Amino acid sequence: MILLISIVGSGRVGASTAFLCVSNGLDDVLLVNRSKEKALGEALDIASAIPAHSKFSIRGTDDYSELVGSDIVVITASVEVYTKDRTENMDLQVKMIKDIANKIKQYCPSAIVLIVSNPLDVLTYFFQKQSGFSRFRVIGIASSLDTSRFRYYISETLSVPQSSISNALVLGEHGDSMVPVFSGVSVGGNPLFSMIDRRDTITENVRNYWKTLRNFKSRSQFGIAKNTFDVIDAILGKKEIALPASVVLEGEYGENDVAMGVPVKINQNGVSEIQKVKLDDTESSSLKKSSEIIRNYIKSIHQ
Ligand SMILES: NC(=O)c1ccc[n+]([C@@H]2O[C@H](COP(=O)([O-])OP(=O)(O)OC[C@H]3O[C@@H](n4cnc5c(N)ncnc54)[C@H](O)[C@@H]3O)[C@@H](O)[C@H]2O)c1
Repeated sequence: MILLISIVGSGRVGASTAFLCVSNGLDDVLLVNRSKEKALGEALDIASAIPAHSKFSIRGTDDYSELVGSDIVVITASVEVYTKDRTENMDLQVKMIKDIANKIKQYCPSAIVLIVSNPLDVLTYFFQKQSGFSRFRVIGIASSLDTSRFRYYISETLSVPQSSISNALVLGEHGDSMVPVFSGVSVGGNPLFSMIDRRDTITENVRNYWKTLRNFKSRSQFGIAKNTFDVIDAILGKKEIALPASVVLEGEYGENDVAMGVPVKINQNGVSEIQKVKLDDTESSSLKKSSEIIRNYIKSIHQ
């Protein structure tokens, strides 16, 4: 059976995600973009990465009705590039996500939806509310990227390979209040806390990773594309994957009416479990602050 992965927004992140899907021989890919030429161009470029053994194809369009039959929809659309903060174009992005939610509800109401666009948690929340989809089928992908960055900085700080690091996790907002969870991390079997004095520098580095990157290139694309691809691959391949992702919460971690990064398991049906991890007092109070920040953004939107 041929499945359909649709990617709404074929800019840097959308095209990079499509490239990974196609070059790894996953199912059919549809790129939907505001400007048709961009979708057609990226699809044509990526088409030459289809492996000879693959039976799948890629195409581009600006017509949302082609979403019909999508099994997964990934949203990487963005009205404008932010420069100072991920919430910069929040009103416009919320308007955009509501519009996209209406179209996905109309054309592929059974799809699992992966939200990648920023501000990530706010858009995950509004997509779920607007579509009325089960909260377990609307998944914001970002905390796993932040976790990759956390692992990177631990590895750089201690000059150890990433393979020696276990249980690194970043929770909360995909933004300035994100919470790297140090208390559970071990390196080579030893607690991270026995190897570092302070968490501040690593925390700041993880939070500011995107700003550091922008000193050298316009914005990130490959890390998020790989993290998104891994989730698509797990869903379509009926494999379970455990990672932190943004989900609308109904009591988990003591939170309601907010979406934020929490540890989840994902399978072919979407989120199968929201996992409870142990946090120390500092981490718990930082996570509470982070959820409050996201909730205030949500409340600030003129609906
Ligand atoms: N979740 C994460 O960790 C993470 C990481 C990197 C980037 N991002 C976010 O991903 C989004 C995409 O980033 P990018 O660098 O690829 O941006 P980009 O500007 O390169 O691409 C965005 C594309 O969306 C298209 N678009 C705009 N409105 C649309 C609509 N209504 N329907 C269809 N297409 C539409 C634009 O034409 C453009 O081609 C941004 O919101 C960015 O902040 C998230």
